[in-house]
Amino acid sequence: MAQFGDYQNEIYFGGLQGTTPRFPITSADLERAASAALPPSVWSYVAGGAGDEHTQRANAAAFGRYGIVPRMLVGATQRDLTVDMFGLRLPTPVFLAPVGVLGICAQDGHGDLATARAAAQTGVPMVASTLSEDPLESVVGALGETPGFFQLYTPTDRDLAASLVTRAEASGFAGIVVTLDTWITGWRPRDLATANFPQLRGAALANYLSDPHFFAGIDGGREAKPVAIIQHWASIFGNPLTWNDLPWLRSLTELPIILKGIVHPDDARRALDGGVDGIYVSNHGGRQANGGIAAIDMLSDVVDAVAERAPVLFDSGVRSGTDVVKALALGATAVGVGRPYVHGLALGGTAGVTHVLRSVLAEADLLMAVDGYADLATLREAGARRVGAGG
Ligand SMILES: Cc1cc2nc3c(=O)[nH]c(=O)nc-3n(C[C@H](O)[C@H](O)[C@H](O)COP(=O)(O)O)c2cc1C
Ligand SMILES: O=C(O)C(=O)c1ccccc1
Repeated sequence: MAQFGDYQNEIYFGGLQGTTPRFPITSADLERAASAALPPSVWSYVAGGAGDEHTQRANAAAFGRYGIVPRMLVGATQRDLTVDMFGLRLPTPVFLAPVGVLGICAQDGHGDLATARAAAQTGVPMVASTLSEDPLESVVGALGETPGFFQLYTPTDRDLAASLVTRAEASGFAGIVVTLDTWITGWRPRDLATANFPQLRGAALANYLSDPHFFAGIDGGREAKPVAIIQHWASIFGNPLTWNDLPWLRSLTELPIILKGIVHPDDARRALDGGVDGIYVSNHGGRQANGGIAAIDMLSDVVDAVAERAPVLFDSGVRSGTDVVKALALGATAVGVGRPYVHGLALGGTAGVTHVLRSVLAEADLLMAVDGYADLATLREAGARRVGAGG
């Protein structure tokens, strides 16, 4: 059986033969190279967060407070990293977190398709953002056999919201991820300094522009001027959903519904009582609230509150395969990679994203081998030790 750790040998032997594309290996090196490759205003959008970015830094630094305790003489020669969730058998516990406006991070403008192709090559599921430059139907098409989830930014126009969900279901997405923490955007100094809000240039509106319900709300319909179209988008973008809206959301689809942005254990419990199928712990990578708490520090509490009733997805601050293993040990069912794959996309399109995913998976797999954990159940049983240092 092929193991994810085999990527290590591919890199070494490719190096001997001069065939391996030379992408940076560590997340810090990838980040540095991507910052040089992207135009400054695009970089500020990708790299920036809310306020002084304390929470963004805390997300990553907090992983340093957890450790995996190695076990010896186990012979974990074959690792099983498969995950079952929502009736799917997934080859990896890693997924691509939703990232909007990916188009501006790719040379040909089709960053969403490039990312979907990397998902198809690696089997790593993709959560596709509402804010894409390619319509959701073409994104799910590029995924091939690899499962995709559609991330919904719920517009205030309910017909449009319903239409997006119906289209996602009809086109073959396996679930709907409803993002709760971004009905309004946080205070983002880097974007403010460049007066940069990329989607206001229309780079992320393909799902809207391909939807008749969107044009129904605009004077002049499809003939309206671009600025009127963008203003209309801005006026309907964010819906401050409340608990009272859960039955409505539930009524829109038969697909699993996963709520993204849950951090408080009581919210997780209440969401499950309200009929959702999955909990996605995230603080949006510190881009929304600079409130201070690292997402990983809340994961165990949410996992305890969920008490095996549903899968718990996690993102925010994951920079390596080691971080993935720690989040899994703390009880996550699957772990989302965010900014690092955007860096790969900026550096090399599909090949760059594939490299980042294979590197993260290889490191996770090799850590499990070295530390003597042959599967995720054993890892989860062992847990992660809180070590006090870091972040
Ligand atoms: C450039 C960028 C755009 C994002 N766009 C979306 C989005 O459209 N929808 C969403 O739910 N989350 C979005 N996120 C948040 C990610 O899904 C994820 O929560 C975050 O990137 C995790 O933090 P990390 O990348 O620092 O690990 C975005 C993140 C970045 C960096
Ligand atoms: O930048 C983001 O994180 C994001 O999710 C978003 C939200 C609104 C508009 C554009 C991007």
